[in-house]
Amino acid sequence: MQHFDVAVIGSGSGNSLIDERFDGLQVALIDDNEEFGGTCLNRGCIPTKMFVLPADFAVSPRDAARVGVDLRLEGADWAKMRDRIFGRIDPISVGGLDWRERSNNVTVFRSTASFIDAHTLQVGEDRISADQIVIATGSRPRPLGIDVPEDLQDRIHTSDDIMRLDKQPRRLVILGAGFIAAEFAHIFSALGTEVTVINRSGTVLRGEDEEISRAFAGHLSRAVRLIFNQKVDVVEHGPANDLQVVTKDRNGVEYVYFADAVLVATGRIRNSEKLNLEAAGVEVRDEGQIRVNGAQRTSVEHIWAMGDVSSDHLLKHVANAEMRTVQHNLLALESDLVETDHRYVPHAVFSHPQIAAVGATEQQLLEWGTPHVVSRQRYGDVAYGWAMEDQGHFVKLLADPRNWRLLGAHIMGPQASTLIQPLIQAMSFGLSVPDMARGQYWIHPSLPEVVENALLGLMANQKREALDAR
Ligand SMILES: Cc1cc2nc3c(=O)[nH]c(=O)nc-3n(C[C@H](O)[C@H](O)[C@H](O)COP(=O)(O)OP(=O)(O)OC[C@H]3O[C@@H](n4cnc5c(N)ncnc54)[C@H](O)[C@@H]3O)c2cc1C
Ligand SMILES: NC(=O)c1ccc[n+]([C@@H]2O[C@H](COP(=O)([O-])OP(=O)(O)OC[C@H]3O[C@@H](n4cnc5c(N)ncnc54)[C@H](O)[C@@H]3O)[C@@H](O)[C@H]2O)c1
Repeated sequence: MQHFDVAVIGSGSGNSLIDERFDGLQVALIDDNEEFGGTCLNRGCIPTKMFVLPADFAVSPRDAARVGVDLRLEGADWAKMRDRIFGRIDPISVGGLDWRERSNNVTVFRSTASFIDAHTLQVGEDRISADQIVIATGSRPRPLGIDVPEDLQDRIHTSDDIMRLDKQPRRLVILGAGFIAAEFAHIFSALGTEVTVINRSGTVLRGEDEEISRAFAGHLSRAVRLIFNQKVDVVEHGPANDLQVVTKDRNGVEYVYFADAVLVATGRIRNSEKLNLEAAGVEVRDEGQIRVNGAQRTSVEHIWAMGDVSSDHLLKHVANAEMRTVQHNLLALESDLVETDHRYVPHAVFSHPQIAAVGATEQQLLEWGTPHVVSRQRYGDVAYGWAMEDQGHFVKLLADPRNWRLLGAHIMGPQASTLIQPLIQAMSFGLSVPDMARGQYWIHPSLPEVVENALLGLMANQKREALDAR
């Protein structure tokens, strides 16, 4: 049996972990996916955002018309976009694997790993052991969960395969209204597909501040048919060699939608069940989430976990931060362990419009009884937003008036994912609202002035509330 200093299961963030600091160690890197390099590179963040770019171009005639420019969308070449995107991504995956396979100290195994005991793994036909083991097995799309006729199954997709379709569907039904649904709804509708988004609940992007989620639903419903409070019951043959998606509402009333393809975007399942974790004594929380402490250590001292399989956040920047913690801790003395900082985890949804947020929502602050002041600043009310004739986009900030620390920031509109960054920085480094607003120049006339004005609005609103209270 081959013995290693470290065994890493998962080639996404797990692959990034093995840097030159591990050169003196024998490392096993195990991944069972056809594509090497994990979700973000092959079927997640990177290809989706590479499709969002042409989708953003495709919707720009609408904005251009408002300011007197007659842009025309002549069409979008799906096959060309797909080939450009994967023509750039696939060589990185193949090259990354090749580089690892030629490495002196890393042995790559391309099979499923499962524990025999706390130090031993079955990896396909091989059995290996390791002093320390890292679990970075990620997550996968939740399947549809209802039976579909065999000959229709190739028209039911998830984010794993929809970006590689031969042909752009003319009509697409998207099930779910989370991040993945919001991004693909934008991609496909912008490129000319008729999109219907069907959601079980009555909200889109349920984790967002309710004002953002409601406003986003309004924008989305202009681009797609947005259906709430219906559950898919049957997917069967339609009348025109197409699909017939039958749903039911809460009263049992049936509805029928016709489509050429279905995208199932109803959440993700953590990849932990094949690992036989009981054999190692690794504890799992609900829904397969591996339990870790701040140092990313599992319930077993020499076994660490990171990324989607253990994290509360299914986000690549979080997986990367946790990876850096594990990278350090694998090589550190017990007294020098570090912990991942999960205090201010931001996210962005690259739909149309973009959404970005960090910290608490107003609903959470109300639930927790946290004193707070709110400010809302429309893009259209600062110089650049006014020049854009912007409509419907805004920044919402929440701060604690006792110490002027930001508690939450929520942005919906152009460049939201960029505009949020100084607010993340302020929260992370404890910069107060007055210092941030007035302790620096804000370039005029630029879009970040919407953030400046939202910060000033917090203080103005607090003064107003104090006066009203007198
Ligand atoms: C469509 C989509 C878009 C996304 N967009 C964004 C975005 O814009 N920004 C963002 O921050 N995040 C985004 N994410 C989330 C991000 O991709 C994930 O959070 C991140 O990739 C998780 O990395 P990981 O290292 O935990 O797992 P992964 O990268 O999934 O790697 C896990 C690997 O382990 C393998 N594996 C699993 N079980 C075993 C086993 N038993 N034995 C051997 N190998 C195994 C898997 O096959 C996989 O290759 C997106 C996700 C999706 C699906
Ligand atoms: N830009 C980004 O950072 C980005 C992009 C894509 C994905 N991600 C990550 O991937 C994760 C998974 O994304 P997701 O969109 O699949 O999940 P999600 O949890 O964001 O949303 C799932 C949606 O499916 C609905 N749903 C659940 N079960 C259903 C059912 N049976 N029928 C109909 N609807 C149902 C839910 O109400 C919800 O609207 C995200 O939480 C996010 O962390 C991030």
